[in-house]
Amino acid sequence: MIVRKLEELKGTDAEFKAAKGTWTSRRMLLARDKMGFSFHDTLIHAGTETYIHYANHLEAVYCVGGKGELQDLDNGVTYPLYDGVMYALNGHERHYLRAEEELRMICVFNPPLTGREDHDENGVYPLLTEED
Ligand SMILES: CC(=O)NCC[C@H](N)C(=O)O
Repeated sequence: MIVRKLEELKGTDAEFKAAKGTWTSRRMLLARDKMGFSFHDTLIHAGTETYIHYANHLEAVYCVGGKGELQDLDNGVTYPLYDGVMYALNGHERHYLRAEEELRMICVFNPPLTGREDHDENGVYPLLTEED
């Protein structure tokens, strides 16, 4: 069994800040944990906009705090984000995340992230494995 506490991850390499500064992800379970998915507690910082395209991953996201919006660029629909809203990117949809107030998002990735991924200029995470 694995038991981890958010307070223990702070300041370690499991606390990953995006180079663009728009989000900070506390990556609680990673590929090295061999669960088949990774599990993150992510903060999307207030007043930011992030373009994302997970071409190599599936992601489910559950918002548990804050206020913002998700714009799906594939279907043109914008969805409000607040505590209790979940979305699943089951079609590798291109999207924007905008935070009016800091959003707290619980995220699951398949395949699991290794912990070193950041969005490239196209909003994509590379497909890394533990061996990379
Ligand atoms: C919701 C989302 O995709 N945020 C970007 C960061 C991501 N959750 C991560 O932890 O790498």
